[in-house]
Amino acid sequence: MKLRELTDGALQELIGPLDSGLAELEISGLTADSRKVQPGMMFVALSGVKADGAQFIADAVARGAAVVVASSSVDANMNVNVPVLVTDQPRRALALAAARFYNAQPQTMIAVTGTAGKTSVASFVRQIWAFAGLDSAQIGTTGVISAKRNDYGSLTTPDPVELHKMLAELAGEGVTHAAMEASSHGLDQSRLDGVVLSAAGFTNLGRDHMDYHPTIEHYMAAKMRLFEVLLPKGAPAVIFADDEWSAEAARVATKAGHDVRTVGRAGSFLTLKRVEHFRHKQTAEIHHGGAIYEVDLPLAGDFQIANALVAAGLAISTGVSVETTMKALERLQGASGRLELVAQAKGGALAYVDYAHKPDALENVLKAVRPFTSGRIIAVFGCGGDRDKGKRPIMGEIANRLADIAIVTDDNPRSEVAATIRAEVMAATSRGIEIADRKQAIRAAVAMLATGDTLIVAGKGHEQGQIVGGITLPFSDHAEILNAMEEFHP
Ligand SMILES: CC(=O)N[C@H]1[C@@H](OP(=O)(O)OP(=O)(O)OC[C@H]2O[C@@H](n3ccc(=O)[nH]c3=O)[C@H](O)[C@@H]2O)O[C@H](CO)[C@@H](O)[C@@H]1O[C@H](C)C(=O)N[C@@H](C)C(=O)N[C@H](CCC(=O)O)C(=O)O
Ligand SMILES: Nc1ncnc2c1ncn2[C@@H]1O[C@H](COP(=O)(O)OP(=O)(O)OP(=O)(O)O)[C@@H](O)[C@H]1O
Ligand SMILES: N[C@H](CCC[C@H](N)C(=O)O)C(=O)O
Ligand SMILES: [Mg+2]
Repeated sequence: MKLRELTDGALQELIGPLDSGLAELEISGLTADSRKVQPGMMFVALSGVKADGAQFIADAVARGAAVVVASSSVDANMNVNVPVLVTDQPRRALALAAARFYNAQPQTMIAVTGTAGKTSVASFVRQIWAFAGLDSAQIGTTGVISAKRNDYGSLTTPDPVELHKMLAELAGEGVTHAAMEASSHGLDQSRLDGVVLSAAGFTNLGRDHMDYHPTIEHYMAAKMRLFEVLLPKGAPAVIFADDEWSAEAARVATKAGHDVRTVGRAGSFLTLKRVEHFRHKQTAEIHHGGAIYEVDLPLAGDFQIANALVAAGLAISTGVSVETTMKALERLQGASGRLELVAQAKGGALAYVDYAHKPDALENVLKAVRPFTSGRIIAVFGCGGDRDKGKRPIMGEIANRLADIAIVTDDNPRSEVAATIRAEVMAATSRGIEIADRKQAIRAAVAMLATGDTLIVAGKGHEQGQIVGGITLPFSDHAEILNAMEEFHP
């Protein structure tokens, strides 16, 4: 592709006009990682958390980069023999260039942000579209899922080059509808600035990633880029109405000129009137446009109603009829590892795997199972290493308060000393039980299960490994629960 075509449109505004010689330059690809540069590529130098891409410009040029895009703080006259294009927003430039280069995406795309519920909402939207007969995909923490794919991914919001390459592939495979998760890192780093969205959603805001965002306001502001910058003016913004931060999200979306559609008890687009909880399902009465729908949602947990409402709002906002959407809700499957019922002991005790690895999520999941737990709630959980340390005592306190038995164990200690992480969690519990080895922690919990009890193994969800040091050891909460069930409740 010629540089002229690559930089046409929004990107032009970021880098300014090209001189005529440059415009005809042939570009073979693009990357922000000098180690991936191939001859003829555009190299975009990004200043990151660990390194400054500007330091690798010479390396990129030595590997054959044809043009460099760098921030205005980089000296444009630096001593390299290829053109250097300067912009204040190199990350956005990378995203816009990647969108141009790969040049295709599913026609209808939505993005959802919020501290909890993104993976669930993206999964539900995909399922509703599929139920309506549309070829759909979801992109996020659990990877890329479509009728033809189930590819494990590493980031919730992939980096722009990977993202647009994949979107073009999906479009080529016939996918017309795709739902993606917009993480705060992804939004802050402009990873999805090149995606054209038809609608966007917000679930809630709670404590998370306080190692990355200096304050909760900074965290919220990163999330609000979805409405302020990415969603085209006038498009539907579906906002969960019953969160502490709902009003702020609605204010930002209204100010940005969107068609704000609130869902929840306080919602006006989809209004939740009544919920009855059963063991494996819940019945919700939902009002829309004067009509009343009685929906049997085949999932446990109050929070899944919130996620289902946001997903329904997004599906309706992208053209699925209300009737079809309500029918689809009755067929929803939970996203892998999100309050997923893994086993039931002979005596009736239930064992769930859940992805709660942050305070609000842990609080929600423990509260969600209380209504159908006649016995004890047993929680097995830990906190990840190299992540926000502040959440450790908070999660300890929550488990201490809401579980009858709290077992504190390891969850991806990464480069940290695992015993120190556990000690920081344990310090906030008066009756926590510390069992370092996650397999033994799960065995101990399953061995305790009696009639009426509910076990929640939280933190890993769909994950297939335990990261210790730089090594990922194979580990599955599912498999360990099933093994222990066989051993103690055959
Ligand atoms: C903190 C963070 O978000 N980092 C992400 C960020 O890296 P960075 O720009 O800070 O990279 P850096 O290492 O400082 O390097 C700066 C630049 O120099 C370049 N470089 C570096 C070395 C070299 O030899 N040559 C070279 O060109 C790098 O490619 C980079 O462009 O941009 C990279 C490309 O998009 C991401 O892969 C990387 O994710 C790291 C691996 C990560 O762990 N991210 C997590 C925290 C994350 O993003 N999580 C969110 C939220 C999860 C949730 O939902 O809870 C997610 O969306 O997954
Ligand atoms: N709407 C919600 N409100 C509160 N807690 C929720 C909600 N939805 C999910 N949770 C909790 O958060 C966990 C993660 O859910 P999910 O994967 O859908 O969210 P996410 O936003 O994608 O999270 P992550 O950022 O970690 O990928 C669930 O296992 C559950 O414990
Ligand atoms: N996307 C999140 C997932 C955390 C999952 C939990 N198991 C942990 O390792 O803390 C992160 O990387 O911070
Ligand atoms: Mg997710």
